[in-house]
Amino acid sequence: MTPRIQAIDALEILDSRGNPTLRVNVHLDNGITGTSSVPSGASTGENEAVELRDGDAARYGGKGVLKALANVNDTIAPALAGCDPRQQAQIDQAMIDLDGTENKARLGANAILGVSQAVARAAAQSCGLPLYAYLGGVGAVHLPVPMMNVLNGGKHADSGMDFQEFMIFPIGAPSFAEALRYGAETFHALKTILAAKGYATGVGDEGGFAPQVKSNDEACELIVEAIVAAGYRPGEDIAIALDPAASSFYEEGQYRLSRSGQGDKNAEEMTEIFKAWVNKYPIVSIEDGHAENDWEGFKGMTAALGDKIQIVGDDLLVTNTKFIARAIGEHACNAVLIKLNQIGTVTETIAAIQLCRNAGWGIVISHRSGETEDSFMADFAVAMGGGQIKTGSACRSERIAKYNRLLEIERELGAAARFGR
Ligand SMILES: O=C(O)[C@@H](CO)OP(=O)(O)O
Ligand SMILES: [Mg+2]
Repeated sequence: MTPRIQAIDALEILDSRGNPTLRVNVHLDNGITGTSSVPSGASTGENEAVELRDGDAARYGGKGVLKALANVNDTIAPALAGCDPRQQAQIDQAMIDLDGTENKARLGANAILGVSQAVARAAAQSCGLPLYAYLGGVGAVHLPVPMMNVLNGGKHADSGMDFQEFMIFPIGAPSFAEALRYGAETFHALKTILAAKGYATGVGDEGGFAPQVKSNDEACELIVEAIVAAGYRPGEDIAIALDPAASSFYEEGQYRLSRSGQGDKNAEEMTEIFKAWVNKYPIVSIEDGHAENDWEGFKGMTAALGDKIQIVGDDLLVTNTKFIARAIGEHACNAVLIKLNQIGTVTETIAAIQLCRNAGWGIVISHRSGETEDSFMADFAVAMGGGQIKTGSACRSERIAKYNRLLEIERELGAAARFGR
């Protein structure tokens, strides 16, 4: 029997930063309910799909999502009633048409994505399949390599680092479970090292430490020290990945490295810093080393380092095929950061991934700095063929929910599971 959407409702919940976000339930006529929640970023790209907030200062300082909630309940729900939830592409297209704007500003990308993900969940359950198998088919057996953000700076923590994310990347691990263990052990080793040096060991938005280090260089040195202390070989067992999130410190045409006191840099000087770092530290991936509109900076970076390391576009590409196609044509990067809520539907996210895969690019599925306990992205990463996943350090439950879900999937796949980039 064909399952049909009977009702859809939304609930205003809190994310990991204590800000409101949406949870959506899609109820089918076969008694199944698919549920999903929407994350929220802090260092958002200016071309991201619009996250609709109420703007009513009396509630959550304007950050409430009751308008988006009403759009789910009053506009999207009646339009999708009676649809077969397995027709994901048609349903996503119907919501895009219903919204009618270029950037989902009318209904809100938060409203649309919540429904899109909950529809996929309901459909998977109707088919009696785990979400990764429903979305990815029989070939969905690759677990992603985790990028674990152990030092938080930039907009994610009041620390001494201009750069937003310093991640450990267990590229030499034989399985996902082992990669997670390598990462967690290094995280604990780093805590011991920080405490011994008199640094604070409280964590930032993504669960990494947020010490008042003196420089961005010191952050890399601390991580190398932690990798060794945990008993691993830097660069072989565990490498380093960075997300400077350079848009967040780009002002008036300059990269302002003010927290670390390194002064202002231009695009070429930033590339020179990264070149020197790649020679000095086991860095294999740099995301948003330049600002979102600095296409020349990205191109220069890719020309200088693209044959050695992964150059990842996040704010530059915003999971949007329009910007990805341009970046492929102009050799502006060689890998993509994928965030479902940057574009707002499951179908458009899959299209973005396919475009990157055809270009031979690396693919990193990413959380947002404001997250929920929903582990949709973990199943999604396996469905999309593994690649890489970044979803925080080895603490904070909203990050661990994703890692723990991947552990479950790896166990479920058993000997059929594959791991590696
Ligand atoms: O820049 C990023 O890659 C993300 C996730 O780590 O941060 P935010 O969600 O704040 O945009
Ligand atoms: Mg980023």
